[in-house]
Amino acid sequence: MSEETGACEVCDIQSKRKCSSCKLVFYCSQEHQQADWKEHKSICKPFVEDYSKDIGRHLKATRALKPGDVIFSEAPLVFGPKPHRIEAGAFPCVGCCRLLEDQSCERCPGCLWPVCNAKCSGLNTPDRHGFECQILRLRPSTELTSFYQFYRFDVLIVLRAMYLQKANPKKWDVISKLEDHYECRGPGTEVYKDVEEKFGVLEANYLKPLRDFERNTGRSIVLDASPAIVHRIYGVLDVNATELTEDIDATILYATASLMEHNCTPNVMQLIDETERFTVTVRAALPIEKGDHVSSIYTHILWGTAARREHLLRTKYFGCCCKRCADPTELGTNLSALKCIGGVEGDLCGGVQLPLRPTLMEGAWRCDKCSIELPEKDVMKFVNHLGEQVDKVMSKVPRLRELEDVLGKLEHFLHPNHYLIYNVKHSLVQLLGTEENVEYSVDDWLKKMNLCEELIAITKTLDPGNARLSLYLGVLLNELFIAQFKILTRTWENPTQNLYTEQLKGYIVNTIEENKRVLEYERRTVSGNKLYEIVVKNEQIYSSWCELNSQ
Ligand SMILES: C[S@@+](CC[C@H](N)C(=O)[O-])C[C@H]1O[C@@H](n2cnc3c(N)ncnc32)[C@H](O)[C@@H]1O
Repeated sequence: MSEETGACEVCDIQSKRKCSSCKLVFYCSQEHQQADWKEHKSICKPFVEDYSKDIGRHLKATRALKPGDVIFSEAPLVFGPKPHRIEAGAFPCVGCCRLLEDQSCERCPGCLWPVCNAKCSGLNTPDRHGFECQILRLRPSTELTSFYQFYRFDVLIVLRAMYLQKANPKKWDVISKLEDHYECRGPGTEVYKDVEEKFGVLEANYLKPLRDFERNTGRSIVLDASPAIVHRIYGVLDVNATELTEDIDATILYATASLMEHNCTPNVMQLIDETERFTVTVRAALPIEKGDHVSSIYTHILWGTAARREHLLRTKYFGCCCKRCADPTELGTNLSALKCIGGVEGDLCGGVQLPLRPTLMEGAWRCDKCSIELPEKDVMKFVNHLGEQVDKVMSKVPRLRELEDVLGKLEHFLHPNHYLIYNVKHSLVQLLGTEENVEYSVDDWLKKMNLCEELIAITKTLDPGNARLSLYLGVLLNELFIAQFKILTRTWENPTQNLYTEQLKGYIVNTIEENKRVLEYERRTVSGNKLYEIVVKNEQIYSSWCELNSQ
């Protein structure tokens, strides 16, 4: 029974007995708990933890959930700089993990590590920088050779996890039960070598001085700082943690969210609230039936099957066999399809090349028209080569012409819905209509509108519940609005062109309304809120135009 007490839901008597499922409400007795069940069941935890041989622990819905329903909300177990080495560029503040660029930034008054400002709230919080600061100070004085060699941000999160051994054994116990896949990360693997190197950095700079300190003062600070525990912590983080990437460069480990299984069409959305100590709220994105598994996605939803599966195998150590992975067309989108270059006497057959058995990774690809087969490894080599060309163009802020050029090349070989093409088109559509000193015709705006609609259809098929792509979709809907509104303002005064004015107005209202719905939860993030404000401003511009131009 927990140490906490609270008022019984029925009679207000203080009690330590909690609902064992949601652990949110108290009852003085079993009778009162039973009496309240009719009322409580609609808000009680809607899932249980289950186990299967194939996927290990996972979460299963205990009642039907509709999109938007909260499934759970929880604070991080561990929060800190990512466990990956930074060798150049931006680096995290050790207090809040906000990305910093300037190496001459302010320093933590305790240990002199870089911070966003000396009053950053994370500096004194024990499970953020507060505890590790005392250990970082123990480092023997060494010359600062290179900034990134001296400040190894990738080892801090291990100190933060170790802190829980004594400070919060309950949390440490949860971490101890999480999957680390050591069987795939042992001696002889690249990842093992990498962790050994990190352990060397920890040992020489912090763990040895810490042991000396413990010996000299007679205090015990960290219970177990062995190489085995360091391997285990990195394994648990790599397999289970969530990463923030935008302007905060952090890794976050959650207890319950770690148990959600992977599915390439996830049925939940996760929202991490930066203003609420990175609490995650998990909501149903799709209708979930009683008994369904609760699933999130561990990889990039906009990558093709081979790329997603390879990423999952390399980083999470399992082969995904979900419905999308097993379907060569990826739910009918053809997101990985190539144009077939087979044909008779120079005429292309017009078919598409698709993997015969996408979950085998070594099978052949075959044309759906002429049946020519290609070996998987040749297809992968070729697509990776095209991917590198796309990355090169996208790595700087690309101009419209550069995007059109690379798109022209891709379109020779890939299906128009291929994920590399989607990626280029998503950037291109945002630039169409923005060039200065260019007079855009109604046809140009129609082209932009069609492109938006094409990308919107793919986005909705891959992520029908907006679990991951709400910002992508929000951007597309906003570009669609721009194109629709331009067409309206250009055509409404022209009697030969304004036949569809009322229909167009209906489309515009739908686009705005849909975008507000899509961004409903994303509004709580910085970029989501920025986009939402643009949508609201566009709605006002549209309304003003309608008022001015009403007959
Ligand atoms: C974040 S953990 C999920 C919790 C884990 N099942 C456990 O027992 O602790 C991720 C691991 O769960 C397993 N897993 C999750 N989704 C899976 C899936 N769709 N197919 C196979 N294994 C999966 C894999 O072992 C993966 O590395």
